[in-house]
Amino acid sequence: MDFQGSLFEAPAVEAPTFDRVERRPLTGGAWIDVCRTWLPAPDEVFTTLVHDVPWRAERRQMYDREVDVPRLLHTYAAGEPLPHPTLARARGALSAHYRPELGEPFVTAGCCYYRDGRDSVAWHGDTIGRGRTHDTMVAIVSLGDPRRLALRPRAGGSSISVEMGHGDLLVMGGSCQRTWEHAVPKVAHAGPRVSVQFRPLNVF
Ligand SMILES: O=C(O)CCC(=O)C(=O)O
Ligand SMILES: [Fe+2]
Repeated sequence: MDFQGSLFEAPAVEAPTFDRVERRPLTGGAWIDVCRTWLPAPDEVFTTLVHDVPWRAERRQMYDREVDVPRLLHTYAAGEPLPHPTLARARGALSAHYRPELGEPFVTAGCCYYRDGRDSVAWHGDTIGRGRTHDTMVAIVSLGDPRRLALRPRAGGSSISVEMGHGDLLVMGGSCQRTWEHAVPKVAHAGPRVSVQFRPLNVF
């Protein structure tokens, strides 16, 4: 065995770890976990996602007219291969780490591409499916330019916000989807940002 050589061989894809994760409890049984610079090799993942994801623009009915959804989207369903091996590793690491609390793996990967500061997502909870009635988790990995994720309690009260930087992880857990709402507000100036949201089955 070439022991000497193996000492200097980096693993093909680094596994993300959770020793730096910080939990912030919110009201009503909601919480968020944040870990800065969590994803290994984020530059490469970002470039791959921008180029290789089959991004699509969506239009949505808004009262009496159809409007553009202000961001590009693509969702990888359960069992579909992800566009970069680091994302598959990340999903596996998240599933293993949160399994005792979540009781199931993360299986889908929703991707959003915010082209500039005009792209955004309005206040909402991920309440289609089980998030409406049950505690669950949504794990977001942010890539590219930093953007603010704002959170506010549905019952009223002040909002909080977390700056999501390149490679950062933010996990919304507990009752967060049904007792709180989140948004990525428009800003005057921002470069491209991609967010990947890992969700368990039946959470949208
Ligand atoms: O871009 C983000 O970080 C959040 C996206 C989001 O909330 C969603 O797609 O449901
Ligand atoms: Fe969301």
